[in-house]
Amino acid sequence: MFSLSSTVQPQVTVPLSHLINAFHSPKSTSSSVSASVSQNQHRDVIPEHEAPSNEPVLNLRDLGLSELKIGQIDQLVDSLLPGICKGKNISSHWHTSHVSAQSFFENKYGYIDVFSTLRSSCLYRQHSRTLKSICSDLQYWPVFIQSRSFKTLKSRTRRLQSTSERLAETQYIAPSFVKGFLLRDRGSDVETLDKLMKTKNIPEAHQDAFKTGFAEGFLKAQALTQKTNDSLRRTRLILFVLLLLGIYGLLKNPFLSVRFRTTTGLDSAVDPVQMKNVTFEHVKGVEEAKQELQEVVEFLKNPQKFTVLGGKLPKGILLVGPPGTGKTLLARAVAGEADVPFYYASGSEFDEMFVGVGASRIRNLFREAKANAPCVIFIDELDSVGGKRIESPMHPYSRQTINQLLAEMDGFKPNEGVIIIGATNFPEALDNALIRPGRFDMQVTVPRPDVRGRTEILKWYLNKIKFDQSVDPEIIARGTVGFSGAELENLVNQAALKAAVDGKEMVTMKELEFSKDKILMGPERRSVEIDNKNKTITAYHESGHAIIAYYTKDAMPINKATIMPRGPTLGHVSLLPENDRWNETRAQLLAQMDVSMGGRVAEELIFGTDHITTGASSDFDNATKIAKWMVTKFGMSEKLGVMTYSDTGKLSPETQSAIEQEIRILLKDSYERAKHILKTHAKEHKNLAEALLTYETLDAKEIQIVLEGKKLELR
Ligand SMILES: Nc1ncnc2c1ncn2[C@@H]1O[C@H](COP(=O)(O)OP(=O)(O)OP(=O)(O)O)[C@@H](O)[C@H]1O
Ligand SMILES: [Zn+2]
Repeated sequence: MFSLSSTVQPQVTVPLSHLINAFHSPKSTSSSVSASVSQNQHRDVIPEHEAPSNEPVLNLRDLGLSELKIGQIDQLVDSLLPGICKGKNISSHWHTSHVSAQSFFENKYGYIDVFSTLRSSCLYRQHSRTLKSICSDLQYWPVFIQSRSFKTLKSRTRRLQSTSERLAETQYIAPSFVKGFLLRDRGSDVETLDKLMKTKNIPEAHQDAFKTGFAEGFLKAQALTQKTNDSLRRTRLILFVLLLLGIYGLLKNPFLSVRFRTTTGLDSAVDPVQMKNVTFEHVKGVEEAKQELQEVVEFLKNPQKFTVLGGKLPKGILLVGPPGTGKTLLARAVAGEADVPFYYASGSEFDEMFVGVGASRIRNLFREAKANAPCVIFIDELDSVGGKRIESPMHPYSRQTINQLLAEMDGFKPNEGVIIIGATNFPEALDNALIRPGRFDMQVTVPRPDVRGRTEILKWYLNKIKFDQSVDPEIIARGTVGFSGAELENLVNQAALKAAVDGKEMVTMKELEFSKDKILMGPERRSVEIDNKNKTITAYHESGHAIIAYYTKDAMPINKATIMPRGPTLGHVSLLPENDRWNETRAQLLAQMDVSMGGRVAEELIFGTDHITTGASSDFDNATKIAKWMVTKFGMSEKLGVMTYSDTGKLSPETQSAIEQEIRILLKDSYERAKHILKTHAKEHKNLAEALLTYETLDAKEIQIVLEGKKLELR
């Protein structure tokens, strides 16, 4: 039993048992089969069978097929009635008509008239009644064998061909396979088949049919093998494509590709990046550095212009500055402004434990860059590859790497269009050979931004978030002396996070101040339970500092006072210089000392000498440091004159004691001045301390309100 594929319509199934029964007992089979379909039949066909009541019963032995197994019978039946297929119900029947010749029928309808084939076989002639009855039953079912070629001759070969074509069409077998089968020399096959028939004692009359069945069984097996091979080939192809995609993805993923490179060591980070989106606009507060680099941009844009004039540009530019000041950003901006490829490499990448790996990476990097000139090579952390050649067991091959770098830098002409930008935090750590002319011979300093630079950087990053109009970037800039660009970026980001956590829609000054303090002094310690007594002491101590600052002419303006513990402190008062102070006057230094003294003076005045605390130690450190510098560095002591005393340990004991005495006098005077101010403003001091106990934190305006004796609005 088999089924035709869906290309053959409609699909019908004849259970094999019916056919076997038909061979065994045509009578019962024919009646049962016809019964199952008779209701649907249009009787416009001429039933060809007669009641087989007195027919001799035919079985497999009679057919000479007694030795065939069930499977073989299946095949035989299949071959005889190849159009019969599986189906759920019989939806229509075959409208037959008398046909003049089978070949005519086939040509006209495109499929074989199985019954004519059967009728014309010798088997039919011998057992005409039995087969007649099968045929008459079967002819009500549509049994099609697809066969589209033109035929005029009916022969075994033809039949084989038509069958093979059927298989080719219905099971999508490659026609080439069928052709191969047909063209094959079948002599030996036929011989074996003849031998087989002899051994099986198959009567001559049945041999024709038997052979056909045999051949078709063979074809079917072949088709199956072909199908399996096809699907195997398809699976292999899919796997191969997947493998290729996997490898491609592996190489494209930057993280994986970096790992890949690192582990193979064959290839350095030689993928250039186009930096169109980074320009000098993105780097704020380093105007001088930008101006110096402008000419490098011009050179990269138009190298010929420089060559014509005979001008020589440095091959290497060294960006020197503290971490986070925007050295990498500047180098990217150079490439972006000139619109040339940017090759990034970090010095530590070249620092390898294995011989030659670092050197080969440098070689690769330069080879790639030269091929893509004009371009920029940026080597971050240059000191880790070009540091002084310390022979250390940790960096056994650093020498080789430096030498390779030197050789590469010497190896290309100045106007070749490759600019190497190195960055370092420690220029003094670099190998002298690297910074001589012809290598990194131009140094550009990238300092920490000044107050104007900080304001610009803050504005730049504030514009990327939602902030309230009341935010004044300048105030934050003034309170962030020494912050780098990266730290300011972080400050704005932290403020945005804080606002989000607090459920605010915009970043206000409060969040910016909060994140500034967090960066400067560590996170708030809200969880710390401070008893009222200590809180009160802290409030008076901090108010003491604030009062001195407020009433001393040369002191910096107050920014804020708080008794919120943060990091190691219990509270603090922050002052804001109007500008970055490049120079400080004697009066300003004395004022700073007085403000420092304010804390302890307040404790003493309010709680008595016995209750002073350890809280003033850092204030004294600060005041002592200023006094010492005034005496030993700034020539601000009348007694010791305009002279510096660098190594006080090596000085004569007299000088040492004279210095000590001067410092002590300065500190004592400062303490007394502070005491005077606090005594004079005892009322304001008390008010401010109480306001701090109520509100914990007061900003400059609020402090002013309290000190003017006005009432603070409840927040
Ligand atoms: N002047 C600046 N203007 C704008 N953004 C800046 C500036 N300086 C630093 N930043 C920000 O900080 C980030 C880090 O800066 P960058 O990596 O360029 O510093 P660097 O000097 O190369 O630091 P390092 O020495 O640690 O490599 C930058 O990507 C940028 O977002
Ligand atoms: Zn203090």
